[in-house]
Amino acid sequence: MRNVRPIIALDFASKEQTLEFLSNFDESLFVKIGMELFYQEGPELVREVNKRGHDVFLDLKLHDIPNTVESAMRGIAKLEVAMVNVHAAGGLKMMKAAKRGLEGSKTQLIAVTQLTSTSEEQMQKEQLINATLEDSVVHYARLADEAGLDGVVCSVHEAEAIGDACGEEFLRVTPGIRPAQVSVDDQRRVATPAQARAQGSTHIVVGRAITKAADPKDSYRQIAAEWRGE
Ligand SMILES: O=c1ccn([C@@H]2O[C@H](COP(=O)(O)O)[C@@H](O)[C@H]2O)c(=O)[nH]1
Repeated sequence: MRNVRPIIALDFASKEQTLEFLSNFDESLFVKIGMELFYQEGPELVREVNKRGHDVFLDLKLHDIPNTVESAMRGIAKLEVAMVNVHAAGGLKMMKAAKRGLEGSKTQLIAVTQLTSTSEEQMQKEQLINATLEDSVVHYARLADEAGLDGVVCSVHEAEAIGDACGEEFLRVTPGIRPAQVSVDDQRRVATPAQARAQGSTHIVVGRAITKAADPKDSYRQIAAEWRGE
């Protein structure tokens, strides 16, 4: 099911910057709190953002032995965030353990397949994976599905193939979103909001194109409209 609100990546260094950014908006947002902000401000900021009426995707990309991930997820469950993630490379047992840790909570659990900053050449050389990037991503998506997860993080370019493999209900959360005129930076597998819509993403994640825009609210509005097909 497509979520009409782009997820804004709150990649800020402090609580003050984050709350100042959020004060530009008067509606309820879907935001992502990742490592940069969480390691500075911790769970307290997650509670604060939640309290202000925003939905939170806690992007901590857990990747450890199953027992550690299960215990960490038990703690995360108490934060009542909308979504959290692990790395699919942690394996089937780890993903099942993560799901057990979230038992009793409404938090959706998704798995990172291949980071959108990874190219096929890099994956083959550095991870020694002898497959196409799409095959590797679809393989991880099937594994996440088998573990009972709600979906995956992937690029727009693999979203359709994942829908075919795991079903349309399976979430395809896609970062690497760049409006046509915005620079690609460190991302490799990028796409516009319109391409994401056409290729079956269920959620888009947008950071710098909004947070570093001269007018973040206007940029958010334009990206959201393109994503909704308006
Ligand atoms: O594969 C992945 C997984 C996570 N991310 C995160 O999404 C945002 C993207 O920010 P931009 O500024 O729009 O590039 C960022 O927080 C990443 O940590 C990703 O890009 N790719």
